[in-house]
Amino acid sequence: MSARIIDGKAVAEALRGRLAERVSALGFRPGLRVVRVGEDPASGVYVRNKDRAALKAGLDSATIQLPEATGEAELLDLVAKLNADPAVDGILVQLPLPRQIEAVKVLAAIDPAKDVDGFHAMNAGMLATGQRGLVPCTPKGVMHLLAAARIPVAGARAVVLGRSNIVGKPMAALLLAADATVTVVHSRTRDLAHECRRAEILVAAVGRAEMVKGDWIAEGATVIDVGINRLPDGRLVGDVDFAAASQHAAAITPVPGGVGPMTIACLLENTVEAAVARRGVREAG
Ligand SMILES: Nc1nc2c(c(=O)[nH]1)N[C@@H](CN(C=O)c1ccc(C(=O)N[C@@H](CCC(=O)O)C(=O)O)cc1)CN2
Repeated sequence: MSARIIDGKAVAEALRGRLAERVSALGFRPGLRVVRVGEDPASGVYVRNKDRAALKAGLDSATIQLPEATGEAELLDLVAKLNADPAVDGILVQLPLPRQIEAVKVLAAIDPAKDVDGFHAMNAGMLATGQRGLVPCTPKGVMHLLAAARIPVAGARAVVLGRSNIVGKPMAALLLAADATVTVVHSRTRDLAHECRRAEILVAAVGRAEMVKGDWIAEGATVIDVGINRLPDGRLVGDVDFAAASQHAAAITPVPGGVGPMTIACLLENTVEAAVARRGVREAG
């Protein structure tokens, strides 16, 4: 069997198009501020891509660049200013942060209503308890991909490989909310291969290049690869051995061009949702 490729670039482009139409009907430009501290090169690429996509969708977007030596207090000060600014609907602090800054403290300082990353404990709690809040962009993007590829989720056996606060845990919560039967597996799970092989939907978010082998995949499974790993030769690969997994899966996301583009599209979606909720806008339709 050779798997159908789920094209994240195309799904993201379609979502960004729908968002641009939604924004033009709003009559105002939702405000997004992305804060980058330091010079992490990958973060530089992601932040530029976010800004470009946001402006193209009609958002009022700007990146705030701070030097590598920025202290925690200075960053918290900036977050407080953005919290208080009525023109700002969404605040995102790009991760990773330099080591002198504790990310949890900064994320906790963002107004939950402007937390377009969905990383604040309030939004995590809303998701865990099935209430409406802002949902982390990468797992939200995965749910869009499953819907676009018409993969049935309700009743499916879903396995999430990875238990990070940013992807694994919210991913499990979203799949559960969509009525999947969810198992979360991780580095201390006994016989990972066996657990993964039980999955009808496997979401790999472990951050280890090509860790998931072809024989970990059940025949006909859907494989969603969240990993983005740069190899020493410069190639970008996911957490799944794509070529081998494609021989068993019915549908699979590539890296690049799978989940990554959805992360940015969902950031725009969250910014629009935050703006609509904060400003009490009633949208037509
Ligand atoms: N505050 C946040 N920080 C980080 C997040 C996040 O969601 N919020 N996620 C990642 C980085 N990230 C967005 O910030 C991100 C990563 C990758 C992509 C993407 O489109 N990748 C492309 C490949 C890009 C390349 O060539 O390097 C793909 O997969 O096709 C988008 C966003 C960590 N930090």
